[in-house]
Amino acid sequence: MAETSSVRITCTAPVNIAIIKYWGKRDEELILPLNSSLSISLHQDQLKSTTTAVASPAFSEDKLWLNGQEKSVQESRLQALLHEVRRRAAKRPLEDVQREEEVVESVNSEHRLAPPSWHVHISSKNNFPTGAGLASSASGYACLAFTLAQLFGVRGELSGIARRGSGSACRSMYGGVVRWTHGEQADGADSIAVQVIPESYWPELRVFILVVSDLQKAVSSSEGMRRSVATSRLLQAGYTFDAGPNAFVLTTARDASKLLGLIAHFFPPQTSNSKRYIRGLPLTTDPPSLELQCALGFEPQPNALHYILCTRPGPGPQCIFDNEAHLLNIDGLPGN
Ligand SMILES: Nc1ncnc2c1ncn2[C@@H]1O[C@H](COP(=O)(O)OP(=O)(O)OP(=O)(O)O)[C@@H](O)[C@H]1O
Ligand SMILES: C[C@@](O)(CCOP(=O)(O)OP(=O)(O)O)CC(=O)O
Repeated sequence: MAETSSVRITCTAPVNIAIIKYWGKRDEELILPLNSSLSISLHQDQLKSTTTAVASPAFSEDKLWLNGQEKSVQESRLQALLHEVRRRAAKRPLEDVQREEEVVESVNSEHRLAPPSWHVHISSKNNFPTGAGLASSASGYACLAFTLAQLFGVRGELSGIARRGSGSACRSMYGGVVRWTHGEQADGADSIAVQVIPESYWPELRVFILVVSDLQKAVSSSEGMRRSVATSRLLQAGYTFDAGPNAFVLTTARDASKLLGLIAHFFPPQTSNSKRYIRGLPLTTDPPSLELQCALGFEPQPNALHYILCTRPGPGPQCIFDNEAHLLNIDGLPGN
């Protein structure tokens, strides 16, 4: 039914991990931060969100599936993001849209641009636990903003769209090291992310995520920062809090096996199944010398770590031109 005129696109986006954290908002609705923050986008070979969006004049409403389950689209942040992308799409001059459609069509015959008035069906999935302290909201909302921007032909600065879904999502709109600037304007126009260092700058950099728990946190980051803003004097002095039990470590490819061996020695896995304990990039473990074990002077803590995920800095969102990758068929229903 929708086949003749529907438009479909699939994109992916990375998780980012903050080196200088965002903690606290000066505007809850626009999601404007109290402080600027800095992060590294992680490689999508290990962690990513994938989103397919299909727009059609035949659809009577917007719909969303997350990890295969249909969800309400009425959630306020999702609505804010959808509204913002459509608002920007509607502002584009018609000649621009037509000129660009010709270019895009010649690159990929299926990808035309959709008018902002069309309803959209969206399906997204994460290849890692959702809502469990691994920043799925960052990659998820960045992926949504990027995919919808491609679908509706919105160009230029897109991190301000992702920010409406979740603050940290704006940093996942770029690869490498990214700064989200606090900004001064009341409407948030200057509270955007910029790439500071491309992912190619330190090819030898490695990132370990030490996962203590991938269960849902008792207090979400949004609520945690709300409480800090209301009650913490440390926050007024510029302190930013850690939001969960998981830690990350930066190292180099040269030292990775040594460091991994050290961590695995002091935080050994529950079983001897080291394949599940060390995930991501294939790395060997180089156990610490007896001398180093004694010098550090503490006993191994079995089961303290759930698993270690090894990855590296990576690029920003990508369009996927592979028909097998779509999460919705051309009629906008789950399947390929
Ligand atoms: N792929 C996705 N597409 C759209 N929305 C998503 C996606 N993944 C996650 N979300 C949204 O983000 C919410 C989870 O965010 P939440 O902040 O609770 O967890 P997290 O980001 O995984 O962990 P943390 O913020 O502690 O690092 C989901 O309930 C959903 O609303
Ligand atoms: C500890 C953090 O990860 C907090 C991230 O908080 P969110 O971006 O998830 O919060 P909302 O803007 O309310 O959605 C620090 C960081 O990523 O900078």
